Amino acid sequence: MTDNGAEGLKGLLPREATARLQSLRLTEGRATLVMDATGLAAAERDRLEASARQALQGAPGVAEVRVAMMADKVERRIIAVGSGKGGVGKSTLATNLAVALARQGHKVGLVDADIYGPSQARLLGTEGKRPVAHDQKLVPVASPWGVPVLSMAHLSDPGQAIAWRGPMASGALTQLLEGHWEGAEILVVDLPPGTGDIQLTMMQKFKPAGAVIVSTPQDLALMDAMRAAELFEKGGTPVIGVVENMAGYACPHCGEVSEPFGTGGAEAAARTMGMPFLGRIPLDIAIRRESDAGTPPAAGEGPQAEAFADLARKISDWLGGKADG
Ligand SMILES: Nc1ncnc2c1ncn2[C@@H]1O[C@H](COP(=O)(O)OP(=O)(O)OP(=O)(O)O)[C@@H](O)[C@H]1O
Repeated sequence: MTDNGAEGLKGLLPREATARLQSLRLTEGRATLVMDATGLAAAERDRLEASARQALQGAPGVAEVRVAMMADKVERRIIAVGSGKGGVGKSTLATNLAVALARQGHKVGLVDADIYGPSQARLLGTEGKRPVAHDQKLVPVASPWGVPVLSMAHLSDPGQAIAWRGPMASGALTQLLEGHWEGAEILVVDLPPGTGDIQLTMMQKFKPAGAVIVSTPQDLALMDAMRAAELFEKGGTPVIGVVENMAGYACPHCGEVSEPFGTGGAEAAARTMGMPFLGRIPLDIAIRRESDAGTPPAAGEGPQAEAFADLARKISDWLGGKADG
């Protein structure tokens, strides 16, 4: 994509700019960059443009830098919810974030990209429903919470193990993401845990606006979470911040709060990596019970719903209010 004179300049660009670089040319002292800004909020786009400009300004042979930021016409933003390891509550968080955003007036859809262990059909109370196809694209399944959803769980039999190789799983992900999402301004994507093929396809092909990283407070989970955050940044997906799930346990009998895994770890780890800390969701039996029953706590009242609402407000602010349309 680059001509010879520009090849050396490419190495000067920050990683997040290289990940979105479409072309870079150097002609008569003028460096012209074209970058893919699909899905980025205005502030992120400006930041990326400035960092690329700054990297090339004053470089040997460069008298002038021109940067063009191109974006797809569709103003649908993808929020990827990821985690370094399994079982930290990533799916629970994705469901409740989507429901809380919808409650705040956003048009939200949910894609369960956890192809091998889909759980969104259960979490949104849509088990047993089958999506229809229209124009060879899947039509999302309506849920009682105002959040349509597509999950492999809607396409396979309950409990059936899915053992696909990477490319097939990436193909399935593409089908879910390229469904009829016309009505959705925000697509929350529940990723599988870790840093594999699905995450890479997601970043390269669908260019999420940002990623939310979920971690529990244990040191090991945090280390994995930081690795996941690094992968997103390298792939050109800005990390919106880190959520600490299962933080502090409130005894349902006496109300005393204990901290089985310590306290403040995720916040400190996020700060070390220069990432925002988005808040804590307590370890709460009501969250598990309601989630298992397909009634997301974010759709109810009380402190659990408020914790998810607070997170949704932060995500909405981060998107720059643009999702309000
Ligand atoms: N804050 C919480 N309080 C109580 N239980 C929770 C909380 N968050 C998640 N859980 C429970 O923990 C279990 C694992 O949660 P979940 O399936 O969301 O994790 P995950 O990270 O998506 O896992 P997977 O690796 O399977 O994708 C579920 O039974 C869920 O109900």
